[in-house]
Amino acid sequence: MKGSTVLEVGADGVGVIAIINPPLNLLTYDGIDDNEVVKLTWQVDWTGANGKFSAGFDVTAFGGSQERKGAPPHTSPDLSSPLTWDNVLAARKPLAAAIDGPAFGGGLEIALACHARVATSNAQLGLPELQYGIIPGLGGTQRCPRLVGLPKALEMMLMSKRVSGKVAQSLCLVDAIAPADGLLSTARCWALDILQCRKPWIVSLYKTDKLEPLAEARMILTLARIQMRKQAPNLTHPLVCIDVVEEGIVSGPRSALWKEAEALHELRQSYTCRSLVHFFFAKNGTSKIPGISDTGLQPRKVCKIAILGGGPMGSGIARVFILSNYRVILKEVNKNCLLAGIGRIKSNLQSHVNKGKMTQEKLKTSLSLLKGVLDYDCFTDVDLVIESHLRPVHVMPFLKIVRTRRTSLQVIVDLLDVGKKIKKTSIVVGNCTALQSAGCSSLTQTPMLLVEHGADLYQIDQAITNFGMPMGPFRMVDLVGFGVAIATGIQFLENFPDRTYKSNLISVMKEDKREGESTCKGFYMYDDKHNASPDPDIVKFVEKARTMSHVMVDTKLRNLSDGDIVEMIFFPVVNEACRILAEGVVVKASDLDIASVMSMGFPSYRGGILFWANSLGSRYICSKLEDWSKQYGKIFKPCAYLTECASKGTSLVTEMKQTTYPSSSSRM
Ligand SMILES: CCCCCCCCCCCCC[C@H](O)CC(=O)SCCNC(=O)CCNC(=O)[C@H](O)C(C)(C)COP(=O)(O)OP(=O)(O)OC[C@H]1O[C@@H](n2cnc3c(N)ncnc32)[C@H](O)[C@@H]1OP(=O)(O)O
Repeated sequence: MKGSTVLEVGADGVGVIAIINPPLNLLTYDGIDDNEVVKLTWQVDWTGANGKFSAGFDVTAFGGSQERKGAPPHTSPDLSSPLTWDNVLAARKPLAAAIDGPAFGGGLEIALACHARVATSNAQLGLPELQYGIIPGLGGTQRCPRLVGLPKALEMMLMSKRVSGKVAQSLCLVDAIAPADGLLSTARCWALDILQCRKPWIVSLYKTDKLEPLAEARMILTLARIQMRKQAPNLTHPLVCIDVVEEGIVSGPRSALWKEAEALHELRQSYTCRSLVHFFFAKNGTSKIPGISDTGLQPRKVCKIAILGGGPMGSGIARVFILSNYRVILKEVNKNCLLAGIGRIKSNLQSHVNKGKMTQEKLKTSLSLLKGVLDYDCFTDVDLVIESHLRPVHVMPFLKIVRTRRTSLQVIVDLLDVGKKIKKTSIVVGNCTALQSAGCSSLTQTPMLLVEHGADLYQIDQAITNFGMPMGPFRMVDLVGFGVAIATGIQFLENFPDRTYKSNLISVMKEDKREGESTCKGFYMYDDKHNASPDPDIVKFVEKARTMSHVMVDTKLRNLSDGDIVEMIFFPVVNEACRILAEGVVVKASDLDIASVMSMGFPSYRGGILFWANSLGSRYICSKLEDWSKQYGKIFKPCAYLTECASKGTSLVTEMKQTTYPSSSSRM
């Protein structure tokens, strides 16, 4: 939908420009006519319609992503646009921004370019561009540091940190706070006061008082580069952002505006940008389920939750719900377990208060919602019962709603609403052997096979970590513990015997009383601070397992490149994802991208497992799997769906002809 701006001039002579593009007043290249602003001869207020300033640019304009339905085709930006915009702002008329609701990205940059900003205390302000593989492109890299200082500006841009209107005022990002019903009048008066010299006429682009001296600024920027290289070694755009900020400090803001525009123009066409924009829409799209979310069914009110089990998992779930203002009944089998569970919740919340992440008042309110019980008497009026199990999933940002043929649509709508309220990204999946264990199993089986055939265990972990995973497969097995790895492997072997590699490595290591990190010995050795280091004794376990598996060393696997390792480890995961997609276990391919990122840790800047696979092509992946299946067994055998895509040269993410929602597949 094309955005627009409407100009209304009041009796006080103040023109108000409202950005209108519901629901979020997104900016589009053709939605705002610079000339409209230029021709203004009065002092002006910028605001957003329906209480939302602007959530920033429509990100479909970046990354060459599929145009969203209704979004106008975009043309490549004129690199001088931000400069034109700066000339507009230099025109002799005071501009005051009236900010309510979201002011993100380009939306906030428009406000930063104004001569003053008035916001409501609950407004949300941020420069999240780096989440899309780009950098602020309307002067934010220059104006933000000059308003709030370098450290805070870098934190807002590099960490995509959002701030409330109230916090923004404390940072001098906004000049005043006003209630929503007095926001526009406050901004109008401010514009008039500037015109009549009762308030300073501040051009943020040329402010210098908040900028640190050059030597100190350089030190701050150097530390920021070190942090970004450590935190995101595979990403260049954070470093580009720092370079553009530095250009403004060293060569002046006008010169840096050019550099910012050129950098944005390059970055917005990068694979990283395309992947992150895909991830953004995939994440937003998980709750759009044909036959469920389009039925008009409204979620029922869920107020009271009962949780069976107050162990680390159950108490974690209870904490998530009381923090989201649900009443929670926590049931345990005896008083000691119950007191331990409630104690865990209290100490965790207290630690948040001690770190300043929560007020004492919020802690008190949250705990008042928790009731511990030893029987089922209070269960008669609960709206939702949750049975907690072993694995620590409450900390994950991801909620898997597993439906069966007997699950009503209403229940799914209810759970999707609960998931949104507890700030989880929910995907609805068919009833199958745990989606995650399918991925995790293929992620651990192949490494075991490669090591037993001669590959270096620690090179595999390093290559997978360098690819962007939080850790390598062997380090992950140590973390979750051999017990979980064995249980997942047995589940996979029972369900899919024809494509399971039965390694002896873990069982051989268990004989040596190794269980992973919990026993300070697994595939790695661990010191008392849980720091991992390679264990030279591993070789003897590998040789023993190799003998038991009757496996010969394949010299080719001793000389694998990191790229070979990534392909041999992840192509079987892609294969598994294709099976899950073909069996209708998920509604759409992008749900698997979300699952891979949020439950396996696959790097979001690669778009997710299938988005990444698609960039390599089905033919390439299928041919590699075929070769490996001839050498190392059926674990690599490409599934029918992948083979079909390869034979036709079609995309792996062609939306399957789904039933209206995931089937409960044969993967019971
Ligand atoms: C005035 C002079 C102009 C000169 C023009 C010259 C141009 C020169 C080039 C400069 C380019 C500037 C580049 C700029 O610096 C870059 C940006 O602005 S990047 C975008 C930054 N914004 C964001 O990151 C906001 C992301 N959105 C959110 O965080 C949330 O949507 C929200 C704002 C908190 C609201 O949350 P909710 O109320 O829950 O709503 P939803 O999240 O469900 O969203 C509803 C609907 O909108 C879609 N959507 C949201 N944000 C965007 C977006 N930025 N782009 C595209 N689409 C967006 C979302 O997907 C939902 O869609 P639906 O699922 O309903 O189809």
